[in-house]
Amino acid sequence: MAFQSSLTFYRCSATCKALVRLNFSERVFKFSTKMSKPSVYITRTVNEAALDLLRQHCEVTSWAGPGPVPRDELLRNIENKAALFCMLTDKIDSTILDKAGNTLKVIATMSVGYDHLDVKEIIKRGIKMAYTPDTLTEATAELAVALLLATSRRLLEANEEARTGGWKAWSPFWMCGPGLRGSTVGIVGFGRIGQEIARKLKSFNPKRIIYYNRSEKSKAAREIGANRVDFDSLLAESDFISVSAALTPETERMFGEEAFRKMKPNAVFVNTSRGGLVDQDALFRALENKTIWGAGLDVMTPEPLPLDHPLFKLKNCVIIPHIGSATIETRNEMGLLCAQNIIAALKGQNMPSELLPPL
Ligand SMILES: O=C(O)[C@H](O)CO
Repeated sequence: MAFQSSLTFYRCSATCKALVRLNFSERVFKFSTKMSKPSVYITRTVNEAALDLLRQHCEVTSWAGPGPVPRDELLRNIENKAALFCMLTDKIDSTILDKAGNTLKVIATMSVGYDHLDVKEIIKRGIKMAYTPDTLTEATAELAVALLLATSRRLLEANEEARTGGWKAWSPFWMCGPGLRGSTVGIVGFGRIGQEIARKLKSFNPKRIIYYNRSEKSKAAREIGANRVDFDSLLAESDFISVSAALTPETERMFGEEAFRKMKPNAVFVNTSRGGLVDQDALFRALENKTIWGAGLDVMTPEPLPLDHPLFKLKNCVIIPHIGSATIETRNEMGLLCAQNIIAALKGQNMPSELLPPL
């Protein structure tokens, strides 16, 4: 909670982007003229391929775990580093940046989400940023579909019944849930991941796919056969709502009491983006009072969700531990891309996936 509330959001202006480029040009590491390699700190144990690549160009030190790097450990290790390879569990704010000083040239996060980075402070200091979009689109969309089905078809509840003797005999209306065929699917956040979720869900033959997004995505929408609607219409008309929008000041807690009240009583709500988009107390009440049918959450606030959290008590809430991108191939690609971004930045080259926050 404390982490979430202290997030800093920033919208980068064109002037600002120009500033980053300008500041950064003074920071490019001179590989050729320095004797020693630039140093990189990695906040977790990552894949060998990423490590090998980094070691060819840099001095690498890393946190070996268990779990995320403790804040004091990160503060101790960030000093004099040229690059930081971090995760979504690492809050990179002005305290860390102050400690890093002006040796730090690039921060590469092994994630597509970047709400853990204080982008305003990072840009102000002329430090480059990189992230790992695209690599995780398929895996995250796949997981969103799996979570939607696990929720609507009650897979976890059914498995529990089978294991604990609740399964007495096949019964005509036991363990039933809503099906996708003929339904209306609503996607909130129609970027790369949202579009891929829509593509995958299309194969289940919904009647309609609608989306809510800041901007029109006409090309993808046409190809998928999806229609853009306003937020209230999406809430009122969808049988399934899948959330894949980034956490920003505009989207924070967009799913509150009012939003859940506008949904259909049979609505299945699935969130694979960030927990901060949802008012969890309101979601709890909506699920307990059957204002909506069920929810599947891959992300929540805080993470991990405390074991005594009321959402864990509900049968109509499926909770999984932020595993959207967790396929072996995807995580390996994400690690490698982080390493490639860092090396490119330190050489003063274009990074394969530079993070330039939208206007
Ligand atoms: O932001 C990301 O990359 C995802 O949440 C990780 O699965």
